[in-house]
Amino acid sequence: MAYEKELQVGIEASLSAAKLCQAVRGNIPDRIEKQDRSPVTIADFGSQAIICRALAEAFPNDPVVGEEDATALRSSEMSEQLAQVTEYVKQEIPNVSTEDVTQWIDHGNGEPSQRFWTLDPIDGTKGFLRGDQYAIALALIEEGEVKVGILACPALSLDLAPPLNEEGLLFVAVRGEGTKVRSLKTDEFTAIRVASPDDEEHLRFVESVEVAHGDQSQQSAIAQQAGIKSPSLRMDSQAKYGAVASGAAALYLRLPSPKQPDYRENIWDHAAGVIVAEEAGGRASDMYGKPLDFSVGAKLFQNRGVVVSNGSLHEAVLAALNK
Ligand SMILES: Nc1ncnc2c1ncn2[C@@H]1O[C@H](COP(=O)(O)OS(=O)(=O)O)[C@@H](OP(=O)(O)O)[C@H]1O
Ligand SMILES: [Mg+2]
Repeated sequence: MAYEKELQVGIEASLSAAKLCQAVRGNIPDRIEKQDRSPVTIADFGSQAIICRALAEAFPNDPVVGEEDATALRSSEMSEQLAQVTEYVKQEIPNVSTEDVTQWIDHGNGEPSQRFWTLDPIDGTKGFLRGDQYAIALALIEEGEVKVGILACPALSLDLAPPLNEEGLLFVAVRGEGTKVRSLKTDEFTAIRVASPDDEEHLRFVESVEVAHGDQSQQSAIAQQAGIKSPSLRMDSQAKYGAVASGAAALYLRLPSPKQPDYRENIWDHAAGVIVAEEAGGRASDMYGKPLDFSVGAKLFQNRGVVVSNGSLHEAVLAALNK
């Protein structure tokens, strides 16, 4: 098995971050607004601190390109939030100081390089705040290719045998070695595959809950043209990739919103999910059929929109988009 140490460290840190998120979520925190007006919570900061600390210890030479930075947390107006983040991190790592926490968070402000990690400490923060889906998404990228993906979805369950039908799943994929899933509560993994072409029951598509993150009317039209008759399943975060990888849905569409036609996707919003779907037999591309290019920085500058499918549906979707 390749990337054994990366997997072990990444899984352990993601499980610990998931515990922190679940603890914070029992007591829904304040929404803090970032400069771009998107929300962040103390759980986003805590999750990034825990995962970056583990990566810094195990792989000191690997940069981490993460979503959050600690600049705002260090300001005097946010001292109360910093104290709260530190208290939650202490439940996972005893004896930490506020300085440790801000330093670990800032370890996640690295630059993409030949080998690096990308981290979304809470993907779908809006879903997290609403009490819906969210994910902790960690991926290792080498030479522009995603090699390892670890995707924790603490609020997701699948229509599979117990315990996978209970809330809290962890998807793991290594390039060339398939995708597997386990419950957050037990450590037994099960291999998963995308929906087969003749699986009528799961011939449906997933899309974002947030209308600003895609073009929902175009997404419905394209899905219909590709032969999907049922309405979409709306789901926050990269949990959507888990749905496609496990065969719960056959397609994930994310077409640029007409309000932000030039939006470029962040690598941390897709890297872990893409390998989870691909290694389960699926296919991911942009809306023109171009593979997602993780070699050009912190955003997918060379791509527009995202299409993820069970593979067999892909050409029909691209043909509909091409029209
Ligand atoms: N305009 C636009 N278009 C596409 N994507 C955008 C846009 N604006 C924001 N974002 C990113 O969307 C991430 C949330 O993913 P989802 O849309 O799948 O989930 S959700 O329905 O919004 O909860 C969200 O990630 P998080 O900030 O980690 O939640 C953003 O990075
Ligand atoms: Mg995100």
